[in-house]
Amino acid sequence: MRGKLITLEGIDGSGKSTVAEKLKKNPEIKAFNPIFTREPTRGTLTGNAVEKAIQSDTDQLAELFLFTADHAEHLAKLIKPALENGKIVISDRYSDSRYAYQGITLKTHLENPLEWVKDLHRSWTIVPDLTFLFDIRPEISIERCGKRGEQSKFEKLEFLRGVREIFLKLAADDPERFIVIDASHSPEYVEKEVVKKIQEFLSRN
Ligand SMILES: Nc1ncnc2c1ncn2[C@@H]1O[C@H](COP(=O)(O)OP(=O)(O)OP(=O)(O)O)[C@@H](O)[C@H]1O
Ligand SMILES: Cc1cn([C@H]2C[C@H](O)[C@@H](COP(=O)(O)O)O2)c(=O)[nH]c1=O
Repeated sequence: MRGKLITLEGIDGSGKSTVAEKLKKNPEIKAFNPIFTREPTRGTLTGNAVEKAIQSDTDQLAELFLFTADHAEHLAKLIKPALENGKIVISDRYSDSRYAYQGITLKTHLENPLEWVKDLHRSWTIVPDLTFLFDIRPEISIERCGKRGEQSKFEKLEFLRGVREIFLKLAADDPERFIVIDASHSPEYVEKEVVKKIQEFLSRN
């Protein structure tokens, strides 16, 4: 039986990685023996290229192709084999981040970047079975990222406003797949919500 792909999405600082780490230790989630992964991937040729690109003044179109190449490698080497083996895969960021972030960064290059990036993926990507959108106001995101000490070029208020808007549109357009979580709550509250929804989803499918 094919496995299930669950993804965590949201703007910088929305708490995805914090909850992902909690899920890894959560006994109710460990019982499903899931594989945890992320995009951009880490420690791979494509993931390393992405990491360098986002830390420099890379052309936005080049950056999109690097993120997309990393996605292709992620699918081929981890996601597809895991799903074919019936595994549950939980990814901290995935294609919806590309639609939301590059849907904004490519506004200078393309007329309708969101649709163009979605079309670029349509014929070969794997659509997640369930996606959690960690939704917070960009002001909170910036505040949290500030406390975290690192500042990526994407962590800018107006930019994140646009990214959040696309995430919410993606969720509104696909209510069967998306669960929007109010990520302004405590990490414990968010973890509990996510665990409950994953259990409900896996018991139905
Ligand atoms: N629910 C929360 N309430 C308050 N602070 C939080 C919460 N979740 C995470 N944080 C803090 O906010 C910062 C960002 O959290 P985290 O790295 O989990 O976010 P993220 O969504 O993975 O961000 P990015 O996508 O930029 O990696 C961290 O310093 C973390 O400790
Ligand atoms: C997958 C993906 C990510 N991004 C952006 C989002 C973040 O600002 C950075 C790095 O992600 P991390 O979770 O902080 O490690 O990259 C993007 O622009 N496009 C994508 O496809």
